[in-house]
Amino acid sequence: MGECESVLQLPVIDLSSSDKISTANCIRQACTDYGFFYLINHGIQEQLLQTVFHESKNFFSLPLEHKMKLARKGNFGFSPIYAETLDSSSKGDCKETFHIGPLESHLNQWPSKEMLPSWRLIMEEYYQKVLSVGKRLVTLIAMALNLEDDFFEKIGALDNPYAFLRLLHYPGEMETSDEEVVYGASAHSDYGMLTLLATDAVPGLQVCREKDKQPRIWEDVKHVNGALIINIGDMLERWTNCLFRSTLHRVMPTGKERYSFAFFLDPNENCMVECLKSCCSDVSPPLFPPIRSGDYLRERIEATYSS
Ligand SMILES: O=C(O)CCC(=O)C(=O)O
Ligand SMILES: [Fe+2]
Repeated sequence: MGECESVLQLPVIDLSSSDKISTANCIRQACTDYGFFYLINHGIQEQLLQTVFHESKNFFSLPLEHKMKLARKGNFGFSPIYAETLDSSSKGDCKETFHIGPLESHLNQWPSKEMLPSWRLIMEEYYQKVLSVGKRLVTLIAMALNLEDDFFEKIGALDNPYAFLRLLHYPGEMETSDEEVVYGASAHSDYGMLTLLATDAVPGLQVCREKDKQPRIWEDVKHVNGALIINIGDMLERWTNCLFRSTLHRVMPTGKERYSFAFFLDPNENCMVECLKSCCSDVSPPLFPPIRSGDYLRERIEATYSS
């Protein structure tokens, strides 16, 4: 892999702790230092996580022509290998994905019941559970930013949030080229507010804590049984005037097949994202102009599929 690597010990946040203030403080520290942390005791049963992995494998094992019947429209549905490029300087990522959006949206595409009978029900159950975990985390994040705990609800960020469940499959074997590394997922930061990621035990995920420093130093993020990996997205970085970091990450190929699923909790499309009062002052004025969440996300999503 060429670059210097080590394993990163990320902070662990316990969602079941009754001491909300101390949890919020730990989240603040984690988001300031790393933009990444493990979440334990989140209340999603291990059995449900395993069932989602199982159903995800069932889907990606279908013949390509079946999967292509659900090919991506907008941000919904299936994208084959190399269709997405998270880092525009790379050739395309060696992964296939399936996106499920807000459950009430008629734009969602579902595999047929004949092929995968309980697929939709399982995905809907997971979507609802992970959304409610995400909302609890957002409450703690508001506290971590010295805001009222319902701040993000009050500004409408969490009414019909633009939230997507993304199933990912990295095939074990892939083309290799002497000229260029083919990434599972090339270097990127997530676009939205928060990402809640479930991984299998196959390694590959890495983070780069200093995106502007060259050469980039990549550190491995280990899978922890039962824990979700949480990371901050670019919109929360803007909201917090870069107090919270949206950390660069990627997935390296290891020669082993890998599955994961990410839940992107992004604000309602009409929500205005502008520097929080608790994150700016005369000496640190806002670094970004206000933007409408939907406009920002649309631009970022389009760029992912354009090359
Ligand atoms: O598969 C993973 O572990 C990470 C996926 C990811 O970073 C993404 O989909 O944004
Ligand atoms: Fe990501």
